[in-house]
Parts: sequence; C-alpha cells; structure tokens
Amino acid sequence: TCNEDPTIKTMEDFSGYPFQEPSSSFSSSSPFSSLSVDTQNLRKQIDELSTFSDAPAPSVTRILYTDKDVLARRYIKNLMGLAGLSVREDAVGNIFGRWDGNEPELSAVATGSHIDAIPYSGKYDGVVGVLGAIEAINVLKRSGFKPKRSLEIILFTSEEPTRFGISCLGSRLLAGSEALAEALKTTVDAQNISFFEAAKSAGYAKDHDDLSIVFLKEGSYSAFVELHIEQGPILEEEGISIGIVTAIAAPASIKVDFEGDGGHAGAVLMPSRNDAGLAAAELALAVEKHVLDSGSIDTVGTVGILELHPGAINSIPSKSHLEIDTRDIDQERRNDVIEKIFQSAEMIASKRGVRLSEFRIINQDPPALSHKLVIDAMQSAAKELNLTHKSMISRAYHDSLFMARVSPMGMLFIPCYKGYSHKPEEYASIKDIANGVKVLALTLAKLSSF
Ligand SMILES: NC(=O)N[C@@H](O)C(=O)O
Ligand SMILES: [Mn+2]
Ligand SMILES: [Mn+2]
Repeated sequence: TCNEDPTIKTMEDFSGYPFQEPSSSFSSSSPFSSLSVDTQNLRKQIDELSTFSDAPAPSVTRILYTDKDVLARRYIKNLMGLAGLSVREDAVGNIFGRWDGNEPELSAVATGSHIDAIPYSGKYDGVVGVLGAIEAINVLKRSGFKPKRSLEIILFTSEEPTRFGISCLGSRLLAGSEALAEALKTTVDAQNISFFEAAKSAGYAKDHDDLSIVFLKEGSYSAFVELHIEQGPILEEEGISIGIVTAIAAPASIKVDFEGDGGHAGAVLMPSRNDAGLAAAELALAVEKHVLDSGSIDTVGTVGILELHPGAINSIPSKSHLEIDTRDIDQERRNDVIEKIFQSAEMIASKRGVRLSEFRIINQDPPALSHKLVIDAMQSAAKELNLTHKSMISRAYHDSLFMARVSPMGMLFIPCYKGYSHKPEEYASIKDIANGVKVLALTLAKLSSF
C-alpha cells in the first residue's frame, strides 16, 4: 500500500475492498451538465437551525423531544415542503420527505441523517446530511432530472444517545429491533421521564406503545446513502474533497455502578474505607489499559460519564456511576476488551470491598460494510464531478450502521476543520459541503435510475 498508513491496511483487510477503485457499473457519461448548489441559502439554513439550541452560540445542545428539538423538526418539515416533498412522520418521530419517481411502485432510494445534538456540540454533525439532502433534491429538480425510483429523505430520531442512553434509536427501530421496541416500554431519562411521556409531549407515540409499527417493511429501500462530516482529520490533512466510506466501526456502550458504605471524609480512616469513587477511577484507568493492550490503533475506549454520590467534598463516595463507550472495526477484538473490562470491574469491587451493583451492556453492535452498488455509484459520481476522493472507514457510528441491515448502504464524508466534532469548534466550509451535496445528488440520481 502507498503510505504504510496502518489504517489503510486495516481498511483493506476490514472492508475487503482493494484500495484501488474497482471498475464502476455506473456509466461515466452523466446527463448533468451543471449541478448548482444554493450555497448562500444552505449556509443560512445551517445557521438558522443552530439557533434551536439549549446552549448559547456557538455551542449547540438539542436533545430529543425538547422544545428546541420540536422547533427544529418543524423547521425541517417546512423545508421539505418547500422542496416539494410529501412529508410524513412515524410513531417515534422519524420524519420522511418523499419525491415520487416515474415508477413509484419500485422501492425508493433513501438518504438522510439526524439533527439532535449532544450537549455543547457543533452545527454540522448530522445536520449536513439532512439539510444537504434537501438541497441535493433541489439541485436535481433545478437540473430538470426526474427520478425513476422515488427519492426519500429521512430525518432519524435520536442518533445521539444523550436522553435515553440509546444511540440511533430511530434507525434501530426502522431496522426492526424487537429488543429496543420492548425496552422502550420501561425506559426513563435522568429526570425519570418515560420515553413515551417524552414522545407524547413532542406530538409522537400518540396511541401506540407497540413500536413494531415503526419497523420498515422488507425491501422498503433499494439503497441508502448518508452524507456526513468526517469527524476526523484525514480528508483535510490530505486535501481530499470526498470520503467514500466502505465500513463503519462497531460501537458498544456499558453502564457500571459501584456501591460502598460512604462515610465522613475526616473521621473514617483509610484502612476501613470502601470507596466507590476510587473503584470507578480505577476502572476508568483499566478501560484505557485494556484498550491499549489490544495492540491495535483501531480499538478505542472512553469513559464519558463518571458520577459520584453524594458528590460532597467531605463525604466518601457511597455510589459511583460510569458509562463506557468502546469501539473497534474488529468486533471480536472489541468484545475481548468488554470481557476484560468486566473482569476488572469484578476484581476492583472485591479488592476494594465495594459492590458491583450494575454492569449492563446497553448495546454491542456489529460493524457494517458499505454495499458495492452504493460505493460504485458514489465513486463514479465523485469522479464525474472531478472531485478528489478516497475510500475510508468511519470510526464514529451513524444511522447508516442500522440502515445497512435493511438496505444496501453507503456514506459520503466531507472534510471538517481539524477533524473537530462533538464540540462547538466543529466546522465545515460551505465549499466542502456543496461538494458533498453535488456528489450526493449525482449518487442519488444514479441509484434511482438503476
Ligand atoms: N456520528 C456521530 O457523531 N455519532 C455519534 O453518536 C458517535 O458517538 O459516534
Ligand atoms: Mn454525533
Ligand atoms: Mn452524526
């Protein structure tokens, strides 16, 4: 391989895709002389949407089913209407905007992403894939194109795990997750508000608690493509416009609780303590150790939530709560790490005389591979638009991870500033976004004519 970049090697092993572009089954002569993106309008929309936030600019916080989320959803539905799409919503608030093709009975081609944003994050994560998708439809309409297969834009509910601790909630249900449909009957958020109460407050789940109605029918889509910022530095560093995602890494998340006796920080001497806080601290370091010991750069582990109770400076923590996110492109290797984390939790609990009161694996998802059909379409589109592109893997997860279970899937990445994401400094230039929109438009056109 050209530059001994360990991830390239891994990507070839992992996605089975030779680094060199395979021959495309899509014709190179596209009827599209010019695809014009309304960059000014798109820029304005990204800024306007970011104002529906529970955090002060430049940060964006937009949590599922909050007032700001409902306003942002209304904003998107309005834009879908202005683009001439027929709009519908399902019981959990996945929103669909459809442009009927000449042969509407054929399964449609879909694209989409999410607009929910974790606390104090940026304007572009997910948003580029929703506003960009609507603009891609406008671009095709402006060029006089008429699809054979219908084109459908999906705004997925709750890609971020912020409110109910479950990532990709909307797309998991669309992909038919019985377990999730069941679990949501008893799921509550940190304020003890139930999922259904919250959904109803946002106008969803009116008279349903059997969420299997959200499941997509077999063959609903002939292909699914998601446009997203890279959330990594590669494209920007290498000056490449488009990332052709060939695979998405396998995410997992774990909730852990320790319980000890707590007590007075002054009066209780060290030998007679069983400090739940120190148990949590030790486990957090053990997560790092097990991830580093996997010997692969592709294994990552994060303790993004660590809470102590009662949380008083002069009181020994009697309870501690950790939430662990670990990922890898190699599912086996990731599962080994999870097993080692569990053994450490047990070992630490017995060594420190605290109780391991919870070790719950919330999700342990397999990785997803992009489909040749979609990869070829994305590559020939980028080529026809004379945009530099490279194949790459996604270490962040996306709704595409679950759409791959019900449809041939592919993702398009665009560069973002220093690879920043999940923080206010997240940024993508309108030029890069416009390139992504053009490649998406052409890819959708190719797939819809297939
Ligand atoms: N794309 C993205 O940020 N997805 C996240 O929810 C993640 O944690 O990967
Ligand atoms: Mn995100
Ligand atoms: Mn995202």
